[in-house]
Amino acid sequence: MKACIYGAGAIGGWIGLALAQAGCEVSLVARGATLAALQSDGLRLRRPDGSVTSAPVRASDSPAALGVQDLVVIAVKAPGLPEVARAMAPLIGPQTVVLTAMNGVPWWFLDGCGGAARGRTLESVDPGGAIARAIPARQVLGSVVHASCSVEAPGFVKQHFGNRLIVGEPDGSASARLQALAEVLQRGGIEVEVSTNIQKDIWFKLWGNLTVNPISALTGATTDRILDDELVRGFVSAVMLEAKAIGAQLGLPIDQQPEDRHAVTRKLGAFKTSMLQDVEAGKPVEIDALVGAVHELGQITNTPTPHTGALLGLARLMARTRGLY
Ligand SMILES: NC(=O)C1=CN([C@@H]2O[C@H](COP(=O)(O)OP(=O)(O)OC[C@H]3O[C@@H](n4cnc5c(N)ncnc54)[C@H](OP(=O)(O)O)[C@@H]3O)[C@@H](O)[C@H]2O)C=CC1
Ligand SMILES: CC(C)(CO)C(=O)C(=O)O
Repeated sequence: MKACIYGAGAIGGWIGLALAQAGCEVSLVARGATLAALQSDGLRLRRPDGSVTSAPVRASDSPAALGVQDLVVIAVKAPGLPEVARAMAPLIGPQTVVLTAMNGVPWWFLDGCGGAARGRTLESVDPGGAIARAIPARQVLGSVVHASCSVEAPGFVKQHFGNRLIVGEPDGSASARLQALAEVLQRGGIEVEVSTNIQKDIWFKLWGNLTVNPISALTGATTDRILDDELVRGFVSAVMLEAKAIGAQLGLPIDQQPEDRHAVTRKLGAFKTSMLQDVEAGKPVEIDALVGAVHELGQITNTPTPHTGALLGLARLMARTRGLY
């Protein structure tokens, strides 16, 4: 299988290494120091136990040089997606599967939805529908990443904890291509779960980071301190209840209560969210995919979202004043 990773960072490196371990011919679209490191040293991954695995890979800053692929994994931070969508055409043939491995609501989220969401697109994540036009909807598979990784050095990823990926067809079917992808990822050492409702899994993960990520970015606080403050925890719960109500309207029910999820977040300890890390590094933040999309889905489903709106407004303003949005 010819597999290309677009976005050779933490998650792209983790998935790319697994695909290489499974015997795929792996290439990566990368740039700058990452491109140079991949070309000279290959792709490297430090496992949670400290051991290092590496694989020779092909790397280029030109999708045209890599050509049509069987699988393309998109693993960039959400603000980078419009540029990637514009550039990735040379990688996509009629049979290419495109797997999104990103947090938040993807542009194809409403494909196949009924009710008020039928046929709607999400302006917050795909303004003007440019991404949907660039990447054929019938070729997309979704995923939810349950792994924590970071970039130790260009082309060298550190896997901290978690090794799980949920994958699914947007229409919930158990297609042959989905089974084939699950099998190859599993062979590469990732624990794979095949979902019959990937939108529900995406929504459930988002239920946890929709709040703590922007609040940490606004306040500089780690997740433990966010939950220790009764007023802030109450606000977090209020946003989560709005998202739970939206999910119910979209056929994506959440069985838990906010306090159940807080207990899970607590287990992370003094965790610095990815959005806080991005703010500290001066990188664009994933506000639209994590918060803007939820706010827009509230409007589409006629669900009141006063708390989500306040969070979106504040996070956006903070990011704008820092030039990160
Ligand atoms: N890291 C984690 O533990 C987890 C991350 N996620 C999600 O996974 C997604 C990816 O995150 P993560 O891997 O951490 O992000 P990283 O920032 O580590 O990696 C993104 C990579 O994409 C590259 N990139 C962006 N735009 C382009 C472009 N136009 N051409 C070439 N390369 C490009 C970046 O290059 P450059 O450095 O040059 O900008 C970078 O190497 C996000 O949605 C994140 O929220 C989900 C769960 C856990
Ligand atoms: C905080 C965490 C780990 C889960 O809610 C997360 O998703 C992130 O840092 O992006």
